[in-house]
Amino acid sequence: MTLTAHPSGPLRGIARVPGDKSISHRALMLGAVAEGETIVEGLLEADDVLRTAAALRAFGAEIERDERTWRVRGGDWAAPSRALYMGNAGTGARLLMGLAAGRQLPCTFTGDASLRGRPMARITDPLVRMGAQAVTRGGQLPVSLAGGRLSGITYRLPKPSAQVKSAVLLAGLGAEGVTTVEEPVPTRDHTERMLRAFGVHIGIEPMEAGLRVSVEGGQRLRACPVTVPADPSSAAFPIVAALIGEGAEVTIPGVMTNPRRTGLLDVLVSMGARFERRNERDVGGETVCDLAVRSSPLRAVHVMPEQVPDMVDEIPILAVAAAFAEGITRIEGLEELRVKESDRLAATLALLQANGVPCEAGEDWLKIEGGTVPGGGTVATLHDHRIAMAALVLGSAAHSPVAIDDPAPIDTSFPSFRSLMEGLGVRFEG
Ligand SMILES: O=C(O)C1=C[C@@H](OP(=O)(O)O)[C@@H](O)[C@H](O)C1
Ligand SMILES: C=C(OP(=O)(O)O)C(=O)O
Repeated sequence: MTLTAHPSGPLRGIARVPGDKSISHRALMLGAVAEGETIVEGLLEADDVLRTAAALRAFGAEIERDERTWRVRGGDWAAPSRALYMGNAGTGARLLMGLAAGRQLPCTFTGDASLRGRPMARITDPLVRMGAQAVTRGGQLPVSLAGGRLSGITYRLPKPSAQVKSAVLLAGLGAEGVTTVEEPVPTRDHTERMLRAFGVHIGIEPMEAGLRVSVEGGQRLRACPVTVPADPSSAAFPIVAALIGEGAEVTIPGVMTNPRRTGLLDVLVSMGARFERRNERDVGGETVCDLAVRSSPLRAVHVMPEQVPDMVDEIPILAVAAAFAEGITRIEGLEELRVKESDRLAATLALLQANGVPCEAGEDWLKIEGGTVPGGGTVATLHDHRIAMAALVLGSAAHSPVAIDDPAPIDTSFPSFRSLMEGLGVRFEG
């Protein structure tokens, strides 16, 4: 079943973007090991997060949805009776491996074809160094953990990854002694912020370059209400659609502005994007604002590797913005894109090429010549929600409509994408 986006506009209105995926996974996981009841408001009800909820229930956590909120209680954790199917969710699988290892419960993780192709040794290697026993299929899922007592280690991240940092810290909660993660390039810090909100003492010190994060094992978590702010990675789609369309005026209320997540906004500003950040405030330990976006003539940009971690999931949609910008954009340091839901570097290149955008890629870089965008292509989504949505945004402003071969992956992170974009004025068919 295909879905096509037609050239549309002008986009107008208020885009209510759903809750942040990273924070939603973490709220369920910490709630599931805390004492008391954690009430979560604004949880992202998308496939990835629902897989995490199901996996936590399989460990014995009680998780229920009522009219407005989700309620999480720890219950008695026990080894699940079946393999845990994590669907498409890298964050869910990897963080839960850390949490489960720290609780010494034997369990097996698996997932869909995309997740089964992604690297998991980056998680099992440090867990094994802590004392866990892990069996993988050549460093990929299925992964079985056999339980076993853990001891704290100091682990220097070989490459920037909030998932690896978080898995090691969550395992560290159940380890003997102190677990330290050194990250030469800072990555999203939602785990650290939320652990503090749940009453855990976390040490964070600057290193010569980057940060050293430590947690002492054996600390108890106390339930804490969580309000999930709007996901900046999802907001990126209506933001770019507004920028590249004509005559657009779109407001996105309550979007999270954690600096480890706003790399795309900073780059778009340097490309000439016109934003207004209104009503900046604090929501549940994270900063948010109402972001007003207007159509803007964009110019090309050069993105350096150290800028990528703060916008790692936004590269496909940045590439779409670059296709409409004046001049040649170069984005470097994209090695990690090769191991996301798809090979996102190859998929982004194919998306642009199918729609007549001159571009080129190397092992870890992408070059895009911006200008008029013909469109008219059909894009293979390859189980990748971000490729699917980026292609449709390109179609909303290209000369001819753009189709995707399969809209189902969009439910991974943003099930309301189509209705939200239609509400702004984008025309879809399919
Ligand atoms: O910690 C998280 O919630 C995430 C970290 C990032 O992955 P890496 O840690 O692999 O960079 C990101 O791509 C993913 O969507 C969510
Ligand atoms: C990479 C992503 O997610 P995950 O790693 O959780 O599958 C993403 O949402 O773009």
